[in-house]
Amino acid sequence: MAKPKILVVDDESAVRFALRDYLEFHGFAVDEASACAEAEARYRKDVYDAVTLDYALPDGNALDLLPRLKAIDAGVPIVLITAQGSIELAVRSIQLGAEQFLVKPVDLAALQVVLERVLENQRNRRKQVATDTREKPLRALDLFLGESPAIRRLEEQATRAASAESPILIQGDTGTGKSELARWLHRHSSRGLEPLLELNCGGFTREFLDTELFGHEKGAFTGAVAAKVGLLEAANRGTVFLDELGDMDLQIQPKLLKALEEKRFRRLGEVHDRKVDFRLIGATHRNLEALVRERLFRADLFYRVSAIQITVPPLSERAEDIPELAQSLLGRITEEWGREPVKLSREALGVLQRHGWPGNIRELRNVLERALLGARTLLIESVDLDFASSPRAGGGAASSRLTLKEMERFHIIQVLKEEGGRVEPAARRLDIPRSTLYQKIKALGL
Ligand SMILES: Nc1ncnc2c1ncn2[C@@H]1O[C@H](COP(=O)(O)OP(=O)(O)OP(=O)(O)O)[C@@H](O)[C@H]1O
Repeated sequence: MAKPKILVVDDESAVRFALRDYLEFHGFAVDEASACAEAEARYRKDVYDAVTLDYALPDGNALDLLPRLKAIDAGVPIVLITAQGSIELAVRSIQLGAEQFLVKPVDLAALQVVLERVLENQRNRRKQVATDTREKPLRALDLFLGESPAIRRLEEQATRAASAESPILIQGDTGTGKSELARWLHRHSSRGLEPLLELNCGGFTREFLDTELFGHEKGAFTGAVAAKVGLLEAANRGTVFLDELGDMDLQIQPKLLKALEEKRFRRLGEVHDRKVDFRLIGATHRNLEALVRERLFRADLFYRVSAIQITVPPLSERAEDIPELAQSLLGRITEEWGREPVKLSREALGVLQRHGWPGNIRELRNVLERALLGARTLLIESVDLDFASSPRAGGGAASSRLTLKEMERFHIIQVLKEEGGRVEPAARRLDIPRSTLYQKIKALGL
């Protein structure tokens, strides 16, 4: 993981040297500034994890500088260091947004503890935002089960991609596990302990996508009663996963490109740029190159987001993996449902292996769930497998055993299937807003 970067602001070169020497030895990266103007210029240009700020500076004092730094980026913790240990000064600096207040001469070990703590708090805050916007907790799946050449190739590509820093574009048919792979890549990257923020770009209005990604200032538009932190900002030092990237509105695309190229962006209604450091993982089941040709996706953004390309193979290209995958999926489902472990008969495994799986792993999971609902013993036979699109939710014996949540899940699957996977008409039929349906799709792991 990258070292936490600290900006040390102090007019005395001996103090800056001592702080730099100590902090670098203890695993931090350090930049220095000797005055307010220099500190502000550096702070605008670079991404810092924390700042230590001496009170008296040649061109002003910390109480002048603090609000200016906070206006550029309010999320970076600032530790005030001063010879003038008055209570009023401490209170004022905290009111202005300082995280901590230390009195000179600074005990370097104490400063290290303070910095580690503020960095930890900051990380937790970002994770909190990440959890708030994410519907379900991350869970570890073995994404590379099986011995087929296709899955071995995928594991190899993914392992290489995880350790790089460039943006990743994941392509593949619907239901192949692109979103799960994006989470795996984040967890196995140097940013794995930082937040992962996910957003599905499909079906949202331009305005919604804009504020979700970039945030907005209070009063930026009617209804913006409070400022909002966007996904990019909340994911600072972590990863942003944009699903259905091919559906991103053309007018939002240049803003994303700027954030990727210059590592800066602006909240809606804001006059200054904010710095940000994130890794982008995009996924799409559409052919992005074809979208570029049709001028529905910007070529410059395409080249930027596709520095590393991974294509997840469809199940039909790895039929030999299906028995192991099906048994493992069934194990997960029984665990999630609190059921006893169930096995698939040899014959049933053969039937699964011969099926075409246009809906890939998602479809396999649905078939297994339906089989489990109908199963009367702890062995699923081929007759229990139902490849028809309709879940048994129409008042039969199976449906009366469903919980309300399971009923909801099956009804949503049913309507989505009947609408060919298109969220908008499905939401209309279900009589719920499109965004609610997206949330439910995510929450139910569909
Ligand atoms: N290797 C795997 N093992 C078990 N379950 C998996 C695996 N890969 C994907 N799944 C499950 O299959 C379903 C679809 O996966 P996911 O959402 O990642 O696919 P996707 O390719 O992103 O789909 P879409 O293109 O429709 O967005 C999810 O329920 C997911 O948990």
